[in-house]
Amino acid sequence: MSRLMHPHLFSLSKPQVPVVSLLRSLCTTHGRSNTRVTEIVRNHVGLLPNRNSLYGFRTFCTSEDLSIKKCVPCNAKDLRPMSKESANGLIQKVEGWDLVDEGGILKLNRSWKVKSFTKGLDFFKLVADLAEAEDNINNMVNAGHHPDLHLVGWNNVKIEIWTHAVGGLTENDFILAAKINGLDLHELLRKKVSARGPARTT
Ligand SMILES: C[C@H](O)[C@H](O)[C@H]1CNC2=NC(N)=NC(=O)C2=N1
Repeated sequence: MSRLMHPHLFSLSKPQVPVVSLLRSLCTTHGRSNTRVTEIVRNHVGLLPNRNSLYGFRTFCTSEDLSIKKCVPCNAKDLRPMSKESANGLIQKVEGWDLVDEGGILKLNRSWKVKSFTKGLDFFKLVADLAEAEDNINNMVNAGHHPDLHLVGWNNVKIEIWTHAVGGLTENDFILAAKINGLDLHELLRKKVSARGPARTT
């Protein structure tokens, strides 16, 4: 199993082994489903045990880079919120984002200080374009995956991401966070104030 799980075998950019035959060998050993892989998939993507979903394997087997993945429709019937353990694993992949628990609902949060109120709105437009572009993997349904956008005190931006349809986090949320991290924001954000030494008193 470990040989099959070698990362380069799962690289979709340079497949060494046709993915379908790889998945088949992972999923059935002498006709029995491979519960270990199903267990990993269920934990990792929040799918119910009986769903032998390609989505799950696609999510599990494709690149570690969340920013090149596609969201699945939030109204997928067996999508459910991921566990806190899974969320704690994925949060490592989205630098700068915090995992928060708001009354039992896990969410992703990140804040920025923008140069001006209108730069904040420009930021929102960039994020809106990302959110609207999210389709499911075969582009049949434009599901879209949308963040909650806050602009307060004229230049303080906070973005919250969670999957409303399931009342918690799914991999969609981490994909959107990773894509937001990929935006070029240097024209919009206030320069970080360098850490000054202790203020001198005269
Ligand atoms: C049909 C479509 O998938 C739903 O309306 C989408 C739209 N965008 C969404 N965005 C978020 N964050 N959560 C959702 O549940 C959601 N649902």
